[in-house]
Amino acid sequence: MSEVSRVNWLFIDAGNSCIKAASYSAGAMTMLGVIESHCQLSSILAQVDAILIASVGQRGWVNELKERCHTLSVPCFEVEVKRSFLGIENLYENIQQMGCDRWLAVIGASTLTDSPFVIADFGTAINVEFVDQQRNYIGGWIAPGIQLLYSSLFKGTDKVKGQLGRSLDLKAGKNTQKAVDGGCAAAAVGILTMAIQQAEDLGDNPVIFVCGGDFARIEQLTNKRVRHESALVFLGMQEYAAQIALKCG
Ligand SMILES: Nc1ncnc2c1ncn2[C@@H]1O[C@H](COP(=O)(O)OP(=O)(O)OP(=O)(O)O)[C@@H](O)[C@H]1O
Ligand SMILES: CC(C)(CO)[C@@H](O)C(=O)NCCC(=O)O
Ligand SMILES: [K+]
Repeated sequence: MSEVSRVNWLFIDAGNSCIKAASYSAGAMTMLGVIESHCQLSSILAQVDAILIASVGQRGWVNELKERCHTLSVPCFEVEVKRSFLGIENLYENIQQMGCDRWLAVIGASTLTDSPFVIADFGTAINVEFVDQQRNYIGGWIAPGIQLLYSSLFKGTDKVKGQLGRSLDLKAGKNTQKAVDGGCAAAAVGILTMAIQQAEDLGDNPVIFVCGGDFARIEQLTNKRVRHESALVFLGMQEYAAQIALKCG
């Protein structure tokens, strides 16, 4: 066993609507779910050797966590998007601009297939990533997530009102609620459909990965050929952490 596997890592995914955590040690990852309180975090911190943070939001919270780690002498690292990592070439114009959660999902997915692939992530935003046969990350799409589609629609109109349900369908709506459900479902499924269409240009037999908290709402409306991998960001963090451990070891 190498040094790498002896570290008890805490992975933090600080997003726009919530903060998620996972622990990783001896090659095994455990999902810790959404971090709701400081108290919950304190008990987790007591059990880890090092922390890896991926942040696209929650800057104040992340800075506080880094200060606490400093006080506790727990090494704390933040994910940075790289130009090249594990054989994936990143063609984003300015890598500093790219959300590290997107980059980590690409890295995570790259460990699951040698084929070209697409990732459609139905989270706060719906973001889509494209990797071609030559292992180039050629860029992607960022669109409003399902929750944002609803809230921006309600905000921008007087008479359109409703609530986001657990499962959506594409039937023609005969009332406002059902019309909104169908419209927003069509927007989300439409992005996936277009992504699958674009994937044909990436190379042979592209894999279509899907993830994100809102995927369940449209799952029954999508082709079963998509591959649901809910932990791509954390899988990417596993690879990122292994590189840090190698450098430090
Ligand atoms: N347990 C759950 N069941 C159903 N929907 C959920 C659940 N948890 C989250 N969601 C939905 O998932 C969406 C957020 O998805 P996810 O957690 O994948 O987001 P993300 O892209 O990681 O965003 P963030 O930047 O906030 O971390 C929310 O809009 C919410 O509607
Ligand atoms: C697109 C989101 C919001 C997805 O979480 C995040 O990756 C982000 O804030 N990205 C920054 C912009 C970019 O990736 O180009
Ligand atoms: K997302």
